[in-house]
Amino acid sequence: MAEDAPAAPLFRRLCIIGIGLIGSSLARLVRERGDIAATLVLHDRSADVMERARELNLGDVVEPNPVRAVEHCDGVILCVPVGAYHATMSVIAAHLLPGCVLSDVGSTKSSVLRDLVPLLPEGVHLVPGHPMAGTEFSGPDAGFAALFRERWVILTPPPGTDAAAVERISEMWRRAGATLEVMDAAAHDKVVAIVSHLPHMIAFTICSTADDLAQETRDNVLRFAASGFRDFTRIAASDVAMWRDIFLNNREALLEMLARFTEDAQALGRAVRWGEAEFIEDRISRGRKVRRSLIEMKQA
Ligand SMILES: NC(=O)c1ccc[n+]([C@@H]2O[C@H](COP(=O)([O-])OP(=O)(O)OC[C@H]3O[C@@H](n4cnc5c(N)ncnc54)[C@H](O)[C@@H]3O)[C@@H](O)[C@H]2O)c1
Ligand SMILES: O=C(O)C(=O)C[C@]1(C(=O)O)C=C[C@@H](O)C=C1
Repeated sequence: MAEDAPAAPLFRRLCIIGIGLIGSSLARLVRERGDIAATLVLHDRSADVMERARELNLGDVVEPNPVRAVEHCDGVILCVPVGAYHATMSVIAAHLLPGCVLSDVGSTKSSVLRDLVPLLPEGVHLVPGHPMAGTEFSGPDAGFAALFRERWVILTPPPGTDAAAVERISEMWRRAGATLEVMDAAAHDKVVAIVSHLPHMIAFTICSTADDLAQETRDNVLRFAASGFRDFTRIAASDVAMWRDIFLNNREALLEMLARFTEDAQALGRAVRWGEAEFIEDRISRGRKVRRSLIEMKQA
């Protein structure tokens, strides 16, 4: 019996800019599957990263010049920290092919529209995206093709975006094994502020507080850290530039969630001060409930 013909590649020539954890994961996937792009071009501003990408054979072409990297491509995906979008787009915009689909993987989405839309050439389709998948590691060695499998990818195309362009990016993520959700950029930024950005802010802060205490008491308090504190340190080990850029580019939503969190933490602190056992029990029970529902969702 004849085997099914392999699906046609979604892109004739796809360029990934930024070959870190996410860019290299996508590159590995493109190379492994063969049905996402016929030719894969990679670019990074770091010569060391590009050298490593060549050693790992992550692309068909590793191009040090960003203009030459995007020329003739029908798909370009930005995988750089969100603070680098405006500068990157200023360099490549005039060289994007009419009909090209421009997408990204950035963790903040209103800032993407702010930084990219004013520079978008006529006929280039912008389909911003955000894979809700990652680790605390960065760089081209940290990536793996299965990173996006069974994870959400949120797309935030501006109103009026070409439906065929949205479908092409959607299909790329489906081939990565992800599930898609479309929402507007402001709604996205609010959701990720609570489920991703605030947790990182808390993790960075708790580690700084523990570190301050260790310096004050000249004691290695960390040697007593069992798994509770350790769980915070995993996400606190994340990349500095990436998280600086996320905090600065989701300012409004993050500060709103921080204010709500601070109020709630103060309410719990007050209950501890006044010995209000019922209030304390209620907060702990809600934590257990959220954990249970997350585990059930994964099983569903
Ligand atoms: N790490 C995660 O868990 C995660 C998850 C989802 C989305 N994201 C988003 O994905 C993007 C990339 O994150 P990552 O974890 O892969 O970071 P990373 O630090 O592993 O890689 C980023 C790469 O971009 C390169 N770069 C920086 N500025 C550049 C520029 N102007 N031109 C070309 N290359 C440039 C760096 O040299 C680096 O190789 C970020 O926007 C981040 O918000 C990250
Ligand atoms: O797993 C981790 O370490 C992550 O931090 C991944 C994580 C998250 O907060 O869930 C981080 C940033 C992204 O934009 C998406 C995913």
